Amino acid sequence: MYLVTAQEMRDLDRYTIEHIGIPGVVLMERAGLAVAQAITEHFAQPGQAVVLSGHGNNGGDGFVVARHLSVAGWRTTVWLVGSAERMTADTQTFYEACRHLGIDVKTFGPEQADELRRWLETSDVVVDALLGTGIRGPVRPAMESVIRLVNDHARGRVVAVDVPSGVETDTGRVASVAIKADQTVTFAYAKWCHYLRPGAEHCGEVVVADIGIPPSVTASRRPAARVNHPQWWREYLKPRSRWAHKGTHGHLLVVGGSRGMLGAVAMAGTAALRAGAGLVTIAVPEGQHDPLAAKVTEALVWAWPDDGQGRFAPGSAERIGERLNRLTAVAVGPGLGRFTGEREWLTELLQQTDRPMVLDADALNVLADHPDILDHRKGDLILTPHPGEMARLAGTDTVRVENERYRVAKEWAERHDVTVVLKGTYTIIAFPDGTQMLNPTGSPAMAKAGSGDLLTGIIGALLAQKIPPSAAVPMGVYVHGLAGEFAVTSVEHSVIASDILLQVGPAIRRLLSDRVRT
Ligand SMILES: NC(=O)C1=CN([C@@H]2O[C@H](COP(=O)(O)OP(=O)(O)OC[C@H]3O[C@@H](n4cnc5c(N)ncnc54)[C@H](O)[C@@H]3O)[C@@H](O)[C@H]2O)[C@@H](O)CC1
Ligand SMILES: [K+]
Repeated sequence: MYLVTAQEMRDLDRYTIEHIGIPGVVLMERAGLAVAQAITEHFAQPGQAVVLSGHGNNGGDGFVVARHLSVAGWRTTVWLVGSAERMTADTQTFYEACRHLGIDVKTFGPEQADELRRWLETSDVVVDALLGTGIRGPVRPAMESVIRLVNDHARGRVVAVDVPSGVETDTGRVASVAIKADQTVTFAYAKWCHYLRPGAEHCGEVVVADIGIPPSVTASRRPAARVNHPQWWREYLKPRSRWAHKGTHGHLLVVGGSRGMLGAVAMAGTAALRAGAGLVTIAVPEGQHDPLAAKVTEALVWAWPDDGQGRFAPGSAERIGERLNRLTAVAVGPGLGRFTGEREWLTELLQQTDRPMVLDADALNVLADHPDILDHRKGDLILTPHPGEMARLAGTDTVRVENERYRVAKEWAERHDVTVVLKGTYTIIAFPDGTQMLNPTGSPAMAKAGSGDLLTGIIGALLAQKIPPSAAVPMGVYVHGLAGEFAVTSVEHSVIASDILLQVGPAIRRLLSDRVRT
């Protein structure tokens, strides 16, 4: 599924109307019908509904909802919050249809606040069709007072048409007030605000309804963002061949694990094996060799020169090239720590191989201090920052990263020609070509130490199996999130990273069985 901006949606609508020849009223009819159906499916029998319509096309959808609810036996009242003279032509059409059917259409003015409040208090459903993707700036006073009345007084189910009114479509920003919905029914494609805070918190359950925009429309006018889904990388998801041997499933090198942080490389390495890597080698400072070997049974352990304090020695990544090139992918950073000579160390590592490389944790912090290191890479780079690491990379603060998730990772990925995985609820994957994917899988249980190390290992394993980054990264993020969901067997609070690790297999199995079915 695509994830669109307001402008992209307008363009796709316009193309459908002007070039395919499907009239705007047909799309509006389908949109309003989808909302009405979502409502009638939720209730066992008709009740009382209040529909709040603006004079734009979002309001037009509202008039369609009112007509269908009324025909289905709902006692329906529409409040026009705006002016009949400023209605768009399509909205006017459905406004007239409501009037011809004798549906009660009132025009809201401040003096009707008490009356509207009573309707809100006694209705089973409130339909918010005030503002959609056409919102500009803070909500103006009349609508603002209506939105406040809804949020304070609606007793029934609040269903938002397309987006909760007051939420900015592309950013999820709420400039003044916004409807708090129980359900949002949107059309054709998800919008960014359905996933970005604070707007996403206003949406309730989001339903994406088909309104008849033909799929070929996106083939010629492809939106820049997608919701991560197996449809985008299914071709790389294969059952293991009967003739497989460990050499046919890649060899990942995981580098990190300074003293006190061995758990991170152990988790990353084991996750890589669980995600299907044939072989995993973990490189640690020499003094950590024995403790790691005792901890991880299935991975090879490679000791690199130690600085005597449990960290890599300056120059320890020199002259490893020959063995490095027998590996098929590299993951650097879990439990790495900071150390003297780290800049040259990471540069040497990048210079010595053209294998795809995942950089995480302190490898990202080294990069943030010395972005010129990137000039030395030879192969594809994937960065997996959490918001704090992303802020250091982008030279900003965590608040801006959180507020501008839709932009920060994308800018960095494009500027530096890397893939950036900005972790968090709805992880964002930004590709070097400027496109993005937003990941829907995951659980609050994953907000815990160690889960990022698993992601590094899983993505590393898929890259090691020669899956191109454009597929390996979203597949890894999706699998990781699904494993996190499966790990919640009691409560989210108590899940630890090893529980998620155990669910990597079941997550892959689920995807493989879905693949057979679809
Ligand atoms: N043909 C199409 O383009 C389709 C559009 N659809 C609906 O149309 C919506 C978009 O319609 P529009 O582009 O007409 O825009 P909207 O209906 O979202 O809003 C535009 C109207 O709101 C007013 N407005 C803008 N900012 C405001 C603010 N801050 N405070 C108060 N009033 C404000 C403007 O004066 C304008 O009249 C979508 O969200 C969707 O619900 C659907 O019917 C499907 C087809
Ligand atoms: K709305």
